[in-house]
Amino acid sequence: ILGGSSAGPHQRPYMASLQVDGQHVCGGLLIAEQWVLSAAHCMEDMKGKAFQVLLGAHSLSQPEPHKRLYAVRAAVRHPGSNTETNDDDLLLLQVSEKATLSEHVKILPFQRQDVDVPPGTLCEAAGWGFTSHSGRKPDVLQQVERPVKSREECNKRPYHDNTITDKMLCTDSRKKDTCKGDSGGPLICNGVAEGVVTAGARVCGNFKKPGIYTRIAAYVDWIDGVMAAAGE
Ligand SMILES: CC(C)CC(=O)Nc1cccc(-c2cccc(CN)c2)c1
Repeated sequence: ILGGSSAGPHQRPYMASLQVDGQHVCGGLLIAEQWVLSAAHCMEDMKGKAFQVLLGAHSLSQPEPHKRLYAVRAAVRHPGSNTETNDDDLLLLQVSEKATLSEHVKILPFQRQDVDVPPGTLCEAAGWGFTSHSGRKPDVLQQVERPVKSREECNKRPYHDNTITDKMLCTDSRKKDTCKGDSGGPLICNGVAEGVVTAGARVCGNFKKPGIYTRIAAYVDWIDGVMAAAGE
């Protein structure tokens, strides 16, 4: 997160950190007791290694009573996701057992009505991604408020030039923005998860490349279907 601030401890108890060899790779959000929603691109960094899901964390390094690392029982990428585009950039992770919910670990409701968030709406992104262009990594969860940019505007040059589909949304990226390591985290508008961070143009804080998010409401049937089909 560029240009943001530290979240209050456990102020965002739905936040997940996807980790490989104990290192934060991507964000995620807890959408059911045993399921975390993230971004398909995050799997690219895994290089086939096993990864784990950290819940209940504020600091990545400090011991905290409610922090718990879960193994991943199943990782389901959206069938439309690929390395070339930001399309269908969603990943569902079934953790090894139902998360113990508490004041520090909570499910975040997501938008089920497939209606665009009005341009100008102030939303919040959160994550443990880079806080500077030089790649500084934060220890505690960061957050930033960003206004939604209309798809019409976002699809113009010099912005994203007609690559933003109706299953994506944009936020202004001038100075304050998501960045590497924030992929997979939530965009929250009025207390409801509306988007999942995608890497987009893989640049940060440049007004010419607004932040791109996958619109969760456009994938409700897929999300419900995967969770329903999976066993225990
Ligand atoms: C396999 C992937 C994890 C690699 C990756 O994501 N790289 C990368 C590099 C630079 C910026 C970003 C990035 C992320 C989230 C939001 C944004 C843009 N606001 C950029 C992402």
